Amino acid sequence: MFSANNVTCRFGARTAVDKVSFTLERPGFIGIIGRSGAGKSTLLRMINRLTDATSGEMLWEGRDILGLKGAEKRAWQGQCAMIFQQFNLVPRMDVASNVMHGLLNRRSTLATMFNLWPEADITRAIDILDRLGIAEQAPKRAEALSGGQQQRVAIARALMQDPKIILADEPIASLDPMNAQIVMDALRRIHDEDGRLVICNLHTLDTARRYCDRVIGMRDGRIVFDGSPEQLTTGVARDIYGADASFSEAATSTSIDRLDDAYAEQMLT
Ligand SMILES: Nc1ncnc2c1ncn2[C@@H]1O[C@H](COP(=O)(O)OP(=O)(O)OP(=O)(O)O)[C@@H](O)[C@H]1O
Repeated sequence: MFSANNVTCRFGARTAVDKVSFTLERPGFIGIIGRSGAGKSTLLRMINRLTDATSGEMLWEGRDILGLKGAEKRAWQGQCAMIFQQFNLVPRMDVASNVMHGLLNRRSTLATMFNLWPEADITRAIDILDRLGIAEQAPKRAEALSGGQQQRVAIARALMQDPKIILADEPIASLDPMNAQIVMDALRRIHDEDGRLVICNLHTLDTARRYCDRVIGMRDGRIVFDGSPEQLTTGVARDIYGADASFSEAATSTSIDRLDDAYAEQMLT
């Protein structure tokens, strides 16, 4: 259903993504891991055409999405919703309107300017918020919500588009462990219940192992691992992160216990 073939992205002399190839036969829950600068964000941004690839092809159901232009490109972007680390909500706008902004591409500018939402859209937005356990927050300003709640609003906005693919770029990097778990549970449920493909950039190994069906490891723009969570051993992780023998898994963990362990380890050495 999806394949990337020798996809490269260069920014001047820097190669952010270097001849990346992988194939997805069915809509899975895919994690992309790697240290900062490995090319994870650039890869996601090329999939939904926020960043142009320098060369290569990406096929979705046989069609090269890298060549799409104008209305076809916008239609594709409607099919793959993006979720960001910093939520990207309109802070002073109410939660329900933020969710309905997921439909922006499909509405007239005038209707958007006057905040005129059809009843059916409002009902749908509330239903989606309800599914994510935050329907009672609908009238509040987005800025009044906790980080975890704001990220769920961002997921609701993505779902409003009814996308085939959800691209999540470090969706839990700004959250505490408890909220991180709530957000990852929500993403996993969306995949399980709706059958949407989820591709999620993660910086913690334990999260990748716990939630993903398949993990892709990137280093210096290249794919250096592509396998199941079980195959993601400490040795493999060390290669992906380019670390030496002192590499501590705990340092890439979201769990409070593991972070405490890492801290204790540091204090002892
Ligand atoms: N718009 C840009 N212009 C120039 N260089 C860029 C641009 N975007 C990314 N890069 C560079 O490309 C490389 C890959 O960046 P990218 O953000 O994709 O990595 P990442 O794995 O997502 O890291 P992080 O987790 O820190 O975001 C980095 O060296 C980065 O500096």
